[in-house]
Amino acid sequence: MVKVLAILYDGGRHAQEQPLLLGTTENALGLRPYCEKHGIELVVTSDKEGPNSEFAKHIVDADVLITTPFHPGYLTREYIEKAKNLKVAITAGVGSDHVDLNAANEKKITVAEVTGSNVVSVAEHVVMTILLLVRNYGPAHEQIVSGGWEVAAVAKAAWDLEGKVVGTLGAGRIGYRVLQRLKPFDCKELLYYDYAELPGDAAQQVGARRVEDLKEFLGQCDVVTLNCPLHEGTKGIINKETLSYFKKGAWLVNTARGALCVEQDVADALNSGQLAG
Ligand SMILES: NC(=O)c1ccc[n+]([C@@H]2O[C@H](COP(=O)([O-])OP(=O)(O)OC[C@H]3O[C@@H](n4cnc5c(N)ncnc54)[C@H](O)[C@@H]3O)[C@@H](O)[C@H]2O)c1
Repeated sequence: MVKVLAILYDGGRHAQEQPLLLGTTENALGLRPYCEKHGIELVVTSDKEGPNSEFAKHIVDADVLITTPFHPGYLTREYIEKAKNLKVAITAGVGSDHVDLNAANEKKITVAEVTGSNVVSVAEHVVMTILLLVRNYGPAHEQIVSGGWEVAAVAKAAWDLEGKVVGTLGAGRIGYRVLQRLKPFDCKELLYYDYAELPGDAAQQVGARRVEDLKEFLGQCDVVTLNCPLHEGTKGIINKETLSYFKKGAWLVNTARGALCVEQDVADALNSGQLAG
């Protein structure tokens, strides 16, 4: 019997209230009826940390692992060595940095993800976050909630996105959708840095210009949004050195993966004013 192990997050009452929360242990990606019908053993758990976890217990004889980037079961080399039957590791989402890809490759384990599955959500979230930062929304909201009305304190750091240069590091499915959504804001320029050129007239359609050198790219942007995968070549790509290439007072939006940034270096840049937000 084929065994599928799904590491998902607990949704509690929210999963009942919203059956579309498919990534929860309760709703199990809608797989239960399918597995029952086809005689597939399905183990669903959120317990994923440590040697006594359900993940550690079941990975040893699972044929398929499914997990999400929101609550990832880290498929380390050690686990891959133990997972004698594992053939496929599926990411129920986009971004498989929770898998040791080199180890999976050596063992001929297929790593697959649901390409394009939540790209609109992320692109909208990126645009929302850019606006929150550039317009200084957070401090303004906090002031109002706490009963304040000191307009100047907020207005001194609130700007228009119009006339700003916005660049995406990574112009794939998400990065391109961000550019599409930013087009009507009349930014001064939309830039992208990606080792692949956008196909056909895609760049022209959104009015974006490619910058091939990272230093030059970062130095031209008022806002940098990170939309590339986390891998050996991008881990810590935003660090003390690359932050020094940014325009002083630029904004950085990272909805892709935390480890693209060296956390302390970003904190230092925020404290020094090199980054405005
Ligand atoms: N926060 C979330 O909920 C969420 C959801 C989906 C995806 N993501 C993250 O966003 C990433 C991008 O998703 P996508 O669907 O746009 O993927 P995609 O594969 O369509 O696009 C990624 C782009 O990044 C480029 N790229 C890769 N390495 C690069 C490098 N070193 N320098 C410059 N460009 C590089 C690729 O050429 C590609 O164009 C995912 O890998 C994932 O980590 C986050």
